[in-house]
Amino acid sequence: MCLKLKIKALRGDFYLDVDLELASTGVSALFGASGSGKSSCLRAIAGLDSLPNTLISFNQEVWQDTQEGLWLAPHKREIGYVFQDASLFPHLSVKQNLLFSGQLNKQEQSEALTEVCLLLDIQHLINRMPGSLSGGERQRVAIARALLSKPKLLLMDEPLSALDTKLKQEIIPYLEQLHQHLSIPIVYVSHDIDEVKRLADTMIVLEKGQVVSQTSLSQNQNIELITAKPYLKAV
Ligand SMILES: Nc1ncnc2c1ncn2[C@@H]1O[C@H](COP(=O)(O)OP(=O)(O)OP(=O)(O)O)[C@@H](O)[C@H]1O
Repeated sequence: MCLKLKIKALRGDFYLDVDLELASTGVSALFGASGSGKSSCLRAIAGLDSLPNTLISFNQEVWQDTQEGLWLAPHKREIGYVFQDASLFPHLSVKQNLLFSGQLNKQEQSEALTEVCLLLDIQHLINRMPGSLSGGERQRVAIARALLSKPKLLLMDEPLSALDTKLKQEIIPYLEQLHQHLSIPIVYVSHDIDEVKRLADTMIVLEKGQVVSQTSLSQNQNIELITAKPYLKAV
């Protein structure tokens, strides 16, 4: 059971050439300098972009196979997606934002809401409007919203990059909690090595559209060595 991603696609003058198998548990971090292709991979997994020469499957279900003309629409992939910017609806309360997708019945909704609010410590914010929240609070609500769709896979695209250092430190423990409590796999895009060290089980380094290494961090393998490599100096 895993996420398989095979892409050989030209986007403008950028060539994305990846062949990856990501674990079906834990956090896999896509790490690399700006423009190395991290978001392109994530968007392809989510089905937000349809690239040529692509094969994507998750736990044996094919999401895209360009050779066979197969394409599963994004909403059928059962994915939760957290973007850099929390993207909450400004005219809806936190609770209305959380329940917006409306995929669960009333009973499930109420249980799931209590569960994610506890996990991300946002119970006290439920009646507030997004405009009155701090950046870290907004991002916690966005993560909770993604979880409420009961995804089988959580994709996070630099969820902390819009936050200042203090807010980052405030939210990282919640992400560590997610890691411990969720049974679903998380693909986490970041160009911050400290974030990756704290949160990821596996680090995939991308450089100029190619995978240069895939390392298990759970046994504290050589991360210093990897990050010391010259190609990461620019990150
Ligand atoms: N729709 C597109 N058409 C053409 N080129 C694109 C398109 N989207 C992205 N690219 C190019 O693909 C390359 C990789 O972009 P991508 O956003 O995947 O990188 P990234 O590693 O996520 O960067 P960052 O950390 O800055 O977000 C970049 O050179 C970008 O300009």
